[in-house]
Amino acid sequence: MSTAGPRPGTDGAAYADRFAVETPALTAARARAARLDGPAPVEPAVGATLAVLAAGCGARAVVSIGSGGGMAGLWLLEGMRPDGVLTALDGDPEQLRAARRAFTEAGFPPGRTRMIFGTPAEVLPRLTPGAYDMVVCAGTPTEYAAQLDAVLDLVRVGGTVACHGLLAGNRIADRSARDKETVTWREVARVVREHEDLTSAVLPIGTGLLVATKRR
Ligand SMILES: C[S@@+](CC[C@H](N)C(=O)[O-])C[C@H]1O[C@@H](n2cnc3c(N)ncnc32)[C@H](O)[C@@H]1O
Repeated sequence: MSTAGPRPGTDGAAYADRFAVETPALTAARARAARLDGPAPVEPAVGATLAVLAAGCGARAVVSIGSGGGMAGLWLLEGMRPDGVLTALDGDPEQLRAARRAFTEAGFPPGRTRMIFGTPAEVLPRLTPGAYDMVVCAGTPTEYAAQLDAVLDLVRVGGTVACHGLLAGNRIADRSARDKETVTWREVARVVREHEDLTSAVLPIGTGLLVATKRR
């Protein structure tokens, strides 16, 4: 029996990314994100999963923390109800501008998006607890872990929280990895898994998606 790994492009993760066909607006946003040279946007399989989750809970109100150039936001808007509003926040004005452009170019009217400049610590206290169907966190967890309680409070019962990137570099499962980001990911995952009001799972797609639905 061969011990070689799968041929490039033939493994399940690559298929999951290919399965999630990106629209021209998503392709353009991905190219812009690459030019901005910021943290990587959601992979196609992760974006498609966000859209499925948004559609599954009939999302009308969603928060995208760390909007970046709007890739996650575009997928979320595809899954949300046609009257839904996406609140996108980012601490980098250039990223926020790129996200706004992505939403406009994709044809979403201005009323479907609310762009907020700021950090989670600054912005989350201004949002109404329990008013959101979904909250999606992107980027390094050290930027929002301190606000994890506020993140979880934003979601209504039956709503979902999703955190992108916990499997990046495969460090979370490596007990010898003790860098700050990995340790923070472990803590975020532990809090979510042990939360008595949440049902949670880790999806090994893209760089990983931690998902949790609020049961009560
Ligand atoms: C991985 S990128 C987001 C990618 C985006 N979700 C997408 O799929 O296009 C992470 C984003 O978080 C933002 N960010 C990082 N730290 C932040 C902070 N403390 N406050 C606000 N935004 C922050 C960065 O500017 C960056 O745009």
